[in-house]
Amino acid sequence: MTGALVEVRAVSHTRGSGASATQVLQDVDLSLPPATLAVLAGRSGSGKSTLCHLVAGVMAPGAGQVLVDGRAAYPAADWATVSLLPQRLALEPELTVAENVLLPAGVRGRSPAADLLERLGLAAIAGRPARDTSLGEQQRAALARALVLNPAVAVLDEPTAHQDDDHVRLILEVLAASVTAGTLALVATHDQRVIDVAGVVVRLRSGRVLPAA
Ligand SMILES: Nc1ncnc2c1ncn2[C@@H]1O[C@H](COP(=O)(O)OP(=O)(O)OP(=O)(O)O)[C@@H](O)[C@H]1O
Repeated sequence: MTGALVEVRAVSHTRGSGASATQVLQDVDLSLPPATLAVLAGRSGSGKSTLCHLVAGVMAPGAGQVLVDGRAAYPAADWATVSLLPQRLALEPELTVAENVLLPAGVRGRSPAADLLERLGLAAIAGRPARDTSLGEQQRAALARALVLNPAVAVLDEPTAHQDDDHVRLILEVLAASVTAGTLALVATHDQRVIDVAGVVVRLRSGRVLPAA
């Protein structure tokens, strides 16, 4: 498709080996344009995280191609091209919230991240070690880290899993601003509050993309 930033072509993928080998994705095709909030929806185990990892370049597809801006997604590009909020967050527990957010920029101290911390309700705890914050706060810090460089593609795995309604609202405002600035936000979720505002909804079932409703 012309104008696609992320292209997934005939991707099939198996995880595990031997008796635990599981065909997780089957013949997945997907084209996503820039400046879009795209949701990957589907039940637990449908393959959302696996597809996120393939787009983020964490691993290569078993078969088929995953392209970001015309180049193979694996190995991962720089954080300003594709960023990732993994489901398990992967914050550095000893670093402060602000330091974690600024890690991709390789700087510490005040920067445009201050604005992001404010908008995600993290300003008051910015100087606290990440290990001494709540799970919801850690998740928002990992989201800020994913957005801090205004990436072309932000892959966000369940970014609202630990958030109440008020914080979901903040997150959706931040995501809308990123999309307006040009980011393709690819969000794996079964949170209807996010699905309701998505520009594109891709539904996975048992590793296959369901036809658009
Ligand atoms: N290392 C692995 N070895 C074998 N099977 C795996 C492995 N990792 C994931 N799977 C299987 O792959 C399938 C898809 O997993 P994936 O994490 O992509 O789903 P998901 O849609 O993101 O689920 P959730 O919403 O629960 O996070 C599941 O059936 C899971 O059990």
